Amino acid sequence: MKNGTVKNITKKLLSDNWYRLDKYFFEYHREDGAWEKQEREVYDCGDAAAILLIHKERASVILTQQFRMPAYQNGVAKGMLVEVCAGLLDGDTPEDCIRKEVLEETGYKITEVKKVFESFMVPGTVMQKVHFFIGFVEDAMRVNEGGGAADETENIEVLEFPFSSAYDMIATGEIVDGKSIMLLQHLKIQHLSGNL
Ligand SMILES: Nc1nc2c(ncn2[C@@H]2O[C@H](COP(=O)(O)OP(=O)(O)O[C@H]3O[C@H](CO)[C@@H](O)[C@H](O)[C@@H]3O)[C@@H](O)[C@H]2O)c(=O)[nH]1
Ligand SMILES: [Mg+2]
Repeated sequence: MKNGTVKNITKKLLSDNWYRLDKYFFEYHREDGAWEKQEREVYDCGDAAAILLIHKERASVILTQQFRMPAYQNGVAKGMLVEVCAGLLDGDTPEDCIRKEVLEETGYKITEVKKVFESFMVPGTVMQKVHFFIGFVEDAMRVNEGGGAADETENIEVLEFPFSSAYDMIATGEIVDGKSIMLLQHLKIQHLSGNL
């Protein structure tokens, strides 16, 4: 294992508009003992939570679809991404955040959520750590249409797919969002090993 020690860290603000972008300057302790000057741009958009909503009775998953400008700029037709429900913590605990996001985006009122793992999705550039959950829903828990917070112009569509269709959509490229692929593969492993 390499050492990884750094010293003399300073930063310069590059952008502080919606999120925050800083350029960090530091010295990295190399294996040969020398201190190497390095610079890295780091995007701080806050930590987040994501959840795979599972309708056990119907063997289906509840997903969302919304326009994502970064994906549109990188070749996704119409920029519409199919994703698990997710949102930024905005000062809440990951558990409280994800319950709120589920209600806001999908219209399900959920209380029990199970943390399954945490992940840095873009560790070379983006500070964000994502807390991953699964949760079970039933029809009676649907209290409104969802769609996202009106003041956030989210325009979220709520979708439901059988497990097998959702897995196929990873192979066909219809699901290309990393957090969604991770959670669906988690479900597949749990399902195949009889742990659902
Ligand atoms: N006005 C404005 N709105 C923005 C901007 N950037 C993002 N937003 C909006 O801010 C809202 C944030 O919604 P959340 O539900 O809280 O977050 P999210 O975008 O679904 O998820 C975040 O975390 C996920 C998990 O890692 C990420 O996958 C996702 O990219 C994002 O960072 C969204 O409506 C989004 O469109 C911006 O520059 N300007
Ligand atoms: Mg969201």
